[in-house]
Amino acid sequence: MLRAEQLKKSYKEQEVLKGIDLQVKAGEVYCLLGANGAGKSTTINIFLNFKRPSSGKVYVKDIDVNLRPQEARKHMAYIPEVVMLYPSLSGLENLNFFSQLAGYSYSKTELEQFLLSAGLQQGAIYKRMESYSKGMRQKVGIAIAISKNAGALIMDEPTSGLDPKATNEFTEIVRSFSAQGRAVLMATHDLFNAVNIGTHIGIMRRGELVHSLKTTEINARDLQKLYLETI
Ligand SMILES: Nc1ncnc2c1ncn2[C@@H]1O[C@H](COP(=O)(O)OP(=O)(O)OP(=O)(O)O)[C@@H](O)[C@H]1O
Repeated sequence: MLRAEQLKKSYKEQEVLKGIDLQVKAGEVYCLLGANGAGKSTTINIFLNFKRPSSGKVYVKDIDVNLRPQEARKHMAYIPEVVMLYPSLSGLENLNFFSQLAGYSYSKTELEQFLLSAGLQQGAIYKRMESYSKGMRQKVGIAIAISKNAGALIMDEPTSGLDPKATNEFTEIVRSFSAQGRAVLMATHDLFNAVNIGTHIGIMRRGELVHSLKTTEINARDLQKLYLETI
């Protein structure tokens, strides 16, 4: 579903990505770890076509993101660290707006159902988003991803600032998202959550993907050890 091939990115003389190869297949959750500045966000931003690579390719469903960005965008949903939707609109109105932008026209019942399946409480659906917590805003972001029928969900530090209960709810939603055969790529500093939620883990150091492993091969304690030895 998502593939990077020999991805490189340089700013002037600084090479911040040094040939990243990674794949996220349908149903997989790939967690990208690494110290500040390792290149996680740059990798994600190239997948989203927010940044251009200096060389190498990224593909979504075999679509070259740089060559066919409009088509690639249809298959991807992005949830940034801070979900910035329209604060004066309700969760349902935001979802309606963004799903229409993606070319869909849903009934009120269908929109409600997307929000409920993303874990938003019924009572919040018609409230203005300015009153939402970060966890609630993320749920609207996930509902938008579901409504777009996106095969791939890309997230940058989704659990930062979430309390343990919200993190747990988020984990369950991402699990059900991947169980529907969708791919998830996320950058995170949360090692415990990465082992918990991920099917695969990549550890980056200074623009290189130094380790790429399955979460079935490692527990949280060993991952922490490996991480600290790596960075
Ligand atoms: N526009 C830019 N101009 C110059 N250097 C940049 C630019 N954007 C990113 N960088 C550099 O690229 C490197 C990788 O940054 P990136 O944001 O991808 O790291 P990260 O792993 O996501 O870090 P963090 O965990 O802090 O979010 C850093 O050294 C950063 O300073």
